[in-house]
Amino acid sequence: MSVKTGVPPIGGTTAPALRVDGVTVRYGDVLALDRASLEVAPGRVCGIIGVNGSGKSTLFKAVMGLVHPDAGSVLIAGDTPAAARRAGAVGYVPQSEAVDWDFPLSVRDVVMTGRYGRMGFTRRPKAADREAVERALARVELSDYADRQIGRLSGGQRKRAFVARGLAQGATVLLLDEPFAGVDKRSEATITRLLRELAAEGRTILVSTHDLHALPGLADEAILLMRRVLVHGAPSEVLTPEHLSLAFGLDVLSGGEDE
Ligand SMILES: Nc1ncnc2c1ncn2[C@@H]1O[C@H](COP(=O)(O)OP(=O)(O)OP(=O)(O)O)[C@@H](O)[C@H]1O
Repeated sequence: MSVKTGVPPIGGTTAPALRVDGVTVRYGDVLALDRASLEVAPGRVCGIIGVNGSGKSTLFKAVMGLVHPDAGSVLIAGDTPAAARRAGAVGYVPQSEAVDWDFPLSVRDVVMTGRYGRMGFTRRPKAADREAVERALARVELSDYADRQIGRLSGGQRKRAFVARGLAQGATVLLLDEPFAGVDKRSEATITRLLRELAAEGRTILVSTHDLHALPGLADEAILLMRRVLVHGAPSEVLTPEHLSLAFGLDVLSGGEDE
């Protein structure tokens, strides 16, 4: 089956946008994911929470096809991660620390990298590539910053630039790793609004976050990960004191602790 590059209809009755079935990933002796299973439907924002080392990044890597599960399977709109990646169906917004912000690329250049998969080895953009990039920049309200070196953006603008890269790529599933870390409240609100709009169009958004307070305003559903999926449900069902003390070992919602 080929990957559809269009955005699936909201509430479609076809395959889930993302299906992770019994995925186990080991790095040598370390068990990073232990039979993790989840499904997320098109048009949903799903928050992934869990302590450091609970397997959030590994889950994203498995969805992107960057790690191969020792057991289990991942399907993106019914396709394997490798096929989905070739079609640009999965967009990734990395943690800030994972990016070299001094690299001499403009915001537009970064968004254009989302089109590389379609360009062939010469990487010479065609009119359709340029149009897709300008549309994506406008969508995240960064058109006025397109010529700026990527490191000269604020934390929130940098995140939006990478969301634009995913949009230029035609991604129907977007994975965001800690998008609110180092981002001020106003930018957080802008990103939240943008993600809600993209979900309303039928995209599927997975957000790993330590920001439990922001979760109910952002996500339709939440997953508590501890190598396996401990709970998956509405944020109010997941963010209970019992679940949080099980996962984090302390009362993270009431005391303003550092999680
Ligand atoms: N390349 C690797 N080699 C060996 N162990 C790894 C590797 N990557 C991750 N791990 C280990 O696998 C486990 C899960 O790591 P992972 O990065 O998926 O967790 P995480 O929930 O994303 O953590 P954080 O919130 O700190 O980003 C951890 O114990 C980690 O030390």
